Amino acid sequence: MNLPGVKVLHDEAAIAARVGELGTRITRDYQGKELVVVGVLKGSFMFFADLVRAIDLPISIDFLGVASYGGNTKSSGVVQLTSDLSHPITGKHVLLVEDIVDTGLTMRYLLDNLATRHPASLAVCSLLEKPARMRVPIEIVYLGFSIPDEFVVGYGLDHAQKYRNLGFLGILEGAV
Ligand SMILES: O=P(O)(O)OC[C@H]1O[C@H](OP(=O)(O)OP(=O)(O)O)[C@H](O)[C@@H]1O
Ligand code: HPA
Ligand SMILES: [Mg+2]
Repeated sequence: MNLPGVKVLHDEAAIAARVGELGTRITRDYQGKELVVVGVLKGSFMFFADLVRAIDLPISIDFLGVASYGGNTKSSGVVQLTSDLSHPITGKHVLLVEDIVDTGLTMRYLLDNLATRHPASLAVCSLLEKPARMRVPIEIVYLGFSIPDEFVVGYGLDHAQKYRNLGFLGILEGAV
């Protein structure tokens, strides 16, 4: 799909190559461990679907829903849990999968929330990070790409709920 106002940042081939590398590392690091891969909806849905297929382990999957951007390109600063995990994670190794760590507020909220449930370990895999906007430090163990201070859409990421179905990552021109 070619859209006016959206400039390609990473195309489908570049994303697939990076996702494959992340899957290989995760497969190696979690050998012999009971791993639950948790997708943060909605933004992570496409990355999550590709990533779990690149992990060669008998994993479980679960989802959390959060929202804080609404129709804006700036975080409201208030993170709302819109849906919770369907199973307990106590004693399990948990890998949280996000599309983007921007200010870091969503991830900080989720890490604090999930830590109270006493998982065996808790690590973050994010397709993107935006260092220029980071307000709270987050350790991203598995990172796809570090991106410039632009509002990005596609491959799951939205602006006002649109663009999620693009297969590539694009910059929404004029948004920042
Ligand atoms: O680091 P932050 O500044 O907190 O931003 C990152 C979060 O914002 C987006 O979610 P959003 O609230 O837009 O919900 P969505 O996943 O449904 O698009 C994105 O998917 C991350 O969850
Ligand atoms: O750059 C972004 N694009 C889409 N959603 C987002 N949520 C935080 N940052 C972004
Ligand atoms: Mg969003």
